Amino acid sequence: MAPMIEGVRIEPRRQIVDERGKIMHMLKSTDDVFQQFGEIYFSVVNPGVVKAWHIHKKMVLNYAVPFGAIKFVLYDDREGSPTRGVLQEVFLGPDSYSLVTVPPMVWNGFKGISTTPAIVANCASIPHDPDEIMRCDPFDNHIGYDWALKHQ
Ligand SMILES: Cc1cn([C@H]2C[C@H](O)[C@@H](COP(=O)(O)OP(=O)(O)O[C@H]3O[C@H](C)C(=O)[C@H](O)[C@H]3O)O2)c(=O)[nH]c1=O
Repeated sequence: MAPMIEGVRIEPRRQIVDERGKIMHMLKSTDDVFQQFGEIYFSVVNPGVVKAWHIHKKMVLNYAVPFGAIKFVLYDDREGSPTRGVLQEVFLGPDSYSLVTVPPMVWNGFKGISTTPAIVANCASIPHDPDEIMRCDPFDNHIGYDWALKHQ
């Protein structure tokens, strides 16, 4: 099994399909992972684009990808964390439809891997605040992750 970063939760979510379309569940106030409501926003990522790296000092992220597909990558550099140094890759989209909950202070970012733009929904625990986000360059940083497609 792929390594899991302490505090990160990945939970499959239901899709209820009928001939008219479908319902895609995301987050309920009664879910275990729910903490509090801050804001919902949608980040659209174009094919092949990397949106990384960032860390939230306070916000808990709740991500789901209802359209398109992404590779979501997380890196734990938290002092004292039992999974410090672990890197985790998660593929998200309607074909592997899940809610991913990310605690504060975990580096994360994503790459659009579908042929259409992908929509990343974030039901965040606090409203967007640029002062609680730290960023670093996707390709030049201490994490050393290679975002390139590998034809294995
Ligand atoms: C989220 C947000 C962004 N912005 C501005 C700040 C930048 O000038 C521009 C793009 O924001 P950013 O570079 O942060 O976008 P993404 O890389 O798509 O990341 C955003 O969406 C992913 C999913 C995250 O979880 C991030 O926390 C969130 O910042 O919109 C605002 O003015 N208000 C907002 O609520």
